[in-house]
Amino acid sequence: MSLRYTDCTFGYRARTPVLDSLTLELPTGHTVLLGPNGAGKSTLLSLGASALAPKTGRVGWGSLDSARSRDRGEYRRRVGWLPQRIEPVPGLTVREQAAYAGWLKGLSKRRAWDRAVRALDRVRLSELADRRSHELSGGQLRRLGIAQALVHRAELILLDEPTAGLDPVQRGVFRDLVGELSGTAQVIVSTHQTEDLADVYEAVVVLDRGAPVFRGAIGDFLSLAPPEVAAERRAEAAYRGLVRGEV
Ligand SMILES: Nc1ncnc2c1ncn2[C@@H]1O[C@H](COP(=O)(O)OP(=O)(O)OP(=O)(O)O)[C@@H](O)[C@H]1O
Repeated sequence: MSLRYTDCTFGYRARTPVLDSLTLELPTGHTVLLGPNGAGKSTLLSLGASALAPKTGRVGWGSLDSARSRDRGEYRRRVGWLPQRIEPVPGLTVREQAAYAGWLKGLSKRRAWDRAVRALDRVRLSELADRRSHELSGGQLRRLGIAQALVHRAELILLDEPTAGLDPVQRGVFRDLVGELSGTAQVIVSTHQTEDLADVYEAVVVLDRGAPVFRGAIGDFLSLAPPEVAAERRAEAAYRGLVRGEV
């Protein structure tokens, strides 16, 4: 199954669409979404999470249509989403907040509580499970957001800048986590960090001004970089070439 946008138009204001008749099928396999500030990555992921609805067109996962009323509940249960901004829920502990996210996705209270433990362990937040979530640092809160996206074991996991603000150790933990999800979920990640892409992702989509300028396998993406560019700079060079229209 894949996430598919069909003839999708969406704008926050009338007459200035962020996405204009976009048709895009995300590649299967873990995919990284790149693009300049304001390109529409968060908007694309919010539509994919069914947090926003397209003005026209459809967003689908398999046979489910995110905006069709009879599909919406099932669609949302299949999707896990880390939004760009995570809000602590006042008064809740870290574990309660993760469990609450699971309960909102349809898990029983008991199951949500149990699964929250595992999700917090995966993002290495177990030690802070009893801390109030509003007391977390920015990077810790982001990791709680990742745990919330994982807690109900979604098939499609959309993560908006999951590594922004994470220290290098935690970025490594995140890389391992995405690897562990292979075979159980498809993960789509938006990021501005181009190092290590080849270690984590199988496919790349580059969005520029609401339109995909590249969609394909990571190897094909890296091969867009000039041959003289060193391995660790190839993703950045390929990206810069694409958004400047040089390749
Ligand atoms: N809530 C909003 N109200 C009005 N306009 C918005 C809102 N959110 C985003 N936009 C506009 O929509 C466009 C796409 O924004 P979006 O956040 O999807 O881009 P992005 O690619 O995720 O950017 P970044 O890399 O900076 O996070 C931008 O022009 C932005 O100004």
